Amino acid sequence: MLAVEGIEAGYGRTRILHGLSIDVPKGGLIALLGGNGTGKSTCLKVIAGLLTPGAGRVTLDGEDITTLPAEDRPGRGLCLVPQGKEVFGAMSVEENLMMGGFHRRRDKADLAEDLEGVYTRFPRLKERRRVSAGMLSGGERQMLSIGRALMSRPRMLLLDEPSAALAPKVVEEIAEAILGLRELGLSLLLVEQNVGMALEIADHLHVIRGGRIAFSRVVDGGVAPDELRSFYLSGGHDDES
Ligand SMILES: Nc1ncnc2c1ncn2[C@@H]1O[C@H](COP(=O)(O)OP(=O)(O)OP(=O)(O)O)[C@@H](O)[C@H]1O
Repeated sequence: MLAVEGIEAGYGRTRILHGLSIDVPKGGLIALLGGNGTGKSTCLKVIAGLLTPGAGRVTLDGEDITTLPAEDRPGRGLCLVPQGKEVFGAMSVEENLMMGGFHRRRDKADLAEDLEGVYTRFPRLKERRRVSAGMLSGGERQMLSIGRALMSRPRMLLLDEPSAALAPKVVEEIAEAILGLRELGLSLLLVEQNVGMALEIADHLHVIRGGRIAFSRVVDGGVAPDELRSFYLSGGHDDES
């Protein structure tokens, strides 16, 4: 579905990613883990088209989208779910959701149907549809961020640390919501710091280190938490780049 091959990227003269490659198969839930500042968000920015790589390529269903403008990617079914704190705080919940369907604005009937679909999935957003997004709790904002992405009718979602700054009980709710997306048939790339959550829901995990994938395991019975822990303790934080 999504293939990221040999990406070199960074900011100005600082290179952060050194030949990073990841595959997300159709319907797969792939977790990308790594310590602070290792380049996880940088990788998502490259895939979402917010940062142009110096080398390497990104393909979606075999089509090269490396230089496709960011705003054209949702129309191809590829959508970034930013952290909940990045919702439009001054706009209502419903206005935020409608922004997610902006590129489909000519299909008003379809948009209304999709809005109902998001409300069915997240009843709390329906209750709060007229409230400013800035007034929502952290968990509700994360649901809004996911709901906004769903309005673009994606096939592939990039989730940027959906558990960040949430209480454990709320993390469980978000994990459930992500599993629900999978049941919809979506392909998912999940960037996380929360190893426990990733182990619980992902089918494959990768750890980024030194700007490339340094550790990869199939989760289903194939990864021992101790093995992962010792990888982190041996320098999972980016001290090689
Ligand atoms: N816009 C930017 N300009 C310059 N440097 C940046 C920029 N964004 C990120 N960086 C740097 O790039 C490196 C990787 O950052 P990135 O946000 O990709 O890490 P991360 O793995 O997502 O970390 P975290 O889990 O803490 O969010 C860091 O050293 C960061 O300071």
